[in-house]
Amino acid sequence: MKVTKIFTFDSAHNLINYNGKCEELHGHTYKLEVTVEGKPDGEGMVIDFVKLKEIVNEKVVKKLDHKYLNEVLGFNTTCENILLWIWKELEPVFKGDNYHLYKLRLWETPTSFAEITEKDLV
Ligand SMILES: Nc1nc2c(c(=O)[nH]1)N=C([C@H](O)[C@H](O)COP(=O)(O)OP(=O)(O)OP(=O)(O)O)CN2
Ligand SMILES: [Zn+2]
Repeated sequence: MKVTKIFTFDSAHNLINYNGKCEELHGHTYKLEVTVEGKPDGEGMVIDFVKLKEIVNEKVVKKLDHKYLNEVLGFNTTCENILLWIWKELEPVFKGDNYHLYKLRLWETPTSFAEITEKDLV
């Protein structure tokens, strides 16, 4: 079974070596969907949504919200690269006895998103 929680954070960035409007400093309200897969435990939960929220806020949202992403991350801040960074932050901490990180989806605008699952990284 899969459970998903949704987060938002507001960040500034600009693309490097890019010929277009996104080379200029601008901001997005990013939307992050975090999906964890596993078997419901004795209490009927794959993972407690409260615990999921605490982990993602600590490992991702606090580090990126109201920040200049180029400075925090130190690489070209495409949606794809940000998503890879988030996966590396979260994958090690979502390793429970009965669950693991399954999928992330990062919306950069209401019409553009990148998505990654464990299968993309093998
Ligand atoms: N593959 C990628 N392409 C682009 C990225 C990216 O991260 N990966 N990023 C950008 C820019 O950062 C830009 O902010 C997003 O561009 P765009 O989708 O054109 O944004 P709009 O707000 O204009 O979206 P509309 O919904 O189409 O109005 C560019 N490309
Ligand atoms: Zn952008």
